[in-house]
Amino acid sequence: MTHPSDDIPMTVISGPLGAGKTTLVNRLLNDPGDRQIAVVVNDMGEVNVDAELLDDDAEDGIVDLSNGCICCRLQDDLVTEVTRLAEERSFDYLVVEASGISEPIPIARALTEGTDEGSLSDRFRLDTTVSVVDAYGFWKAFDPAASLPDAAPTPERPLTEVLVDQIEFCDVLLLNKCDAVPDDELDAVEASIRELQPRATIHRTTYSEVDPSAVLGTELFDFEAARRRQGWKQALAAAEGGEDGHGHDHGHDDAAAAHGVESFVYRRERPFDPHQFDAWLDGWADDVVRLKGFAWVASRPETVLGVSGAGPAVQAGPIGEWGDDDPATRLVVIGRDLDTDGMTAALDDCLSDEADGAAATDPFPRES
Ligand SMILES: Nc1nc2c(ncn2[C@@H]2O[C@H](COP(=O)(O)OP(=O)(O)OP(=O)(O)O)[C@@H](O)[C@H]2O)c(=O)[nH]1
Repeated sequence: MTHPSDDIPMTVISGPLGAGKTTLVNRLLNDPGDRQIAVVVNDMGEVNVDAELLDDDAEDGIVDLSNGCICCRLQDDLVTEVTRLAEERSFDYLVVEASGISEPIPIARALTEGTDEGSLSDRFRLDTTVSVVDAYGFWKAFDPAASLPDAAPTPERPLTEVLVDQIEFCDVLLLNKCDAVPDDELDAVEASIRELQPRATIHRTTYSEVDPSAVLGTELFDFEAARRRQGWKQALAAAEGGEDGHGHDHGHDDAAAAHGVESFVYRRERPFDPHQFDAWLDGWADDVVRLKGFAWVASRPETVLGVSGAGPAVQAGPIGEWGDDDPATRLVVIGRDLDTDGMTAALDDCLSDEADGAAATDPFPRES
């Protein structure tokens, strides 16, 4: 990719609450090399706790964006603040620490394409998106039956859609808090993350200790590659390529297989009975990491029902119309030691013989 050499590169750091993002930012500020780094911090609280936690002597050049999330209502503020910062002071690298609940794709879009408030693309270049993941928290959420060390460094927190989004969309992933997880379990955690995220460079870290060159100036950001190479999309593409319902073609089969991590694709050309499918979603197994795809329900012959879940949270709603495409169901499931036969049978039990209009009403929302 070519870019003018005077564009200021940006690194965006995402990750769930308490994963180690501020710890990473402090490291970068303390070891900037010959860079002059400015930082934008987005925190959701009344007080911008993170800005206070950042080392005092590094505070110059740190902008707070509090009381909102930059992936939604603060997108404009982000663009405005970055523009203002560039006018007020000189720096040659910008680090954005997103709030723990920020979705990474809207942030990347605001930084690359701009918002109503303007565009940064004539002076800035998104260089690297980094996700910091709490290995202990992921392990705990992912494998609740595991025997855990007594000292728990993080509160219990189930896997959330936004965490999985943060894992799926990044160029570099820090698997942090590795001190808190035994090595063999770390291998399993990394295999699971690899299944979700086949593209990113993964670094195992403790207290976010990583060479700054791993997260600054990498030139790894590539919007389309990041979107296309999400694990579930790769699994779906592999299944559509002819494998019979199972997509394993990630190039990481050995590590994944050794830890029982797999992706499974449910494909059918028949609609679901909406109420039975809804009941199946309600009873969703929380030991699955990811459920993603689309479904055909008999009550809505024109509508594509998007299905998305992470851990115990799952949702379904309209995402568009079939148009010229034949209606069909494709559901990608990523997890460990999956009961694929049981899941297939349970889903098959939800299929309907009625091709359209089986129910005048159904349990799914009408608006997307
Ligand atoms: N045991 C352990 N603790 C860590 C590690 N990295 C960070 N911590 C601690 O975890 C807590 C949260 O770290 P932060 O860097 O503030 O996390 P954050 O992602 O910025 O959190 P939010 O700003 O709340 O989203 C702090 O007490 C850190 O000292 C690690 O590798 N191991």
